[in-house]
Amino acid sequence: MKKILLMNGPNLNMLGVRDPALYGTDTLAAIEAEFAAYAAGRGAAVDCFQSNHEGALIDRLHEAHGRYDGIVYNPGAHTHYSYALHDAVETIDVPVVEVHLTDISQREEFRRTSVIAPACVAQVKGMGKAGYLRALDLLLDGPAGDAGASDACDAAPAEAGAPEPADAEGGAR
Ligand SMILES: O=C1C[C@@](O)(C(=O)O)C[C@@H](O)[C@@H]1O
Repeated sequence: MKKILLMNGPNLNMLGVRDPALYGTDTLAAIEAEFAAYAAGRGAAVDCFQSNHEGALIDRLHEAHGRYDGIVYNPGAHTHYSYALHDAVETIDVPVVEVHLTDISQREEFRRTSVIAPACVAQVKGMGKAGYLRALDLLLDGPAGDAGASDACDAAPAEAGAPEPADAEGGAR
């Protein structure tokens, strides 16, 4: 059975409370449960980890080395500045797909850059919570198994996503 780690960074423990119009009404616990159930249906086991602390996230990535088949990771605001997390993702032998609930390319200037994405195999953005499931599909199937994200596992991280967070399935490039 494949082993997948679902990781979420700072402030994502506040999903459900934090700007629901932008991030949705689901709690992180609900998203994790849905993700684990979806993964189980696909024959994969899931561990979940969330932290608001950069060092704890780095430690968890290091611990994942050699122990997981893939990581689905929403780095939250660390996305935009944490070279330490970039380096941790780059260091380990586990493929990481970066996920964002929102379409960071359509938001404030400071959100448009991901310093972590270059170390990831793909980036999924703007699909709301469905983006986590798409990221899992990309890890399990590669791009060929995921219509609509056909270039998502190129050597350079590619992007998959729809403009509206609430639009779970439509509009993926
Ligand atoms: O915390 C978050 C959430 C986020 O990663 C997203 O899922 O859309 C986007 C980030 O810019 C933000 O800081």
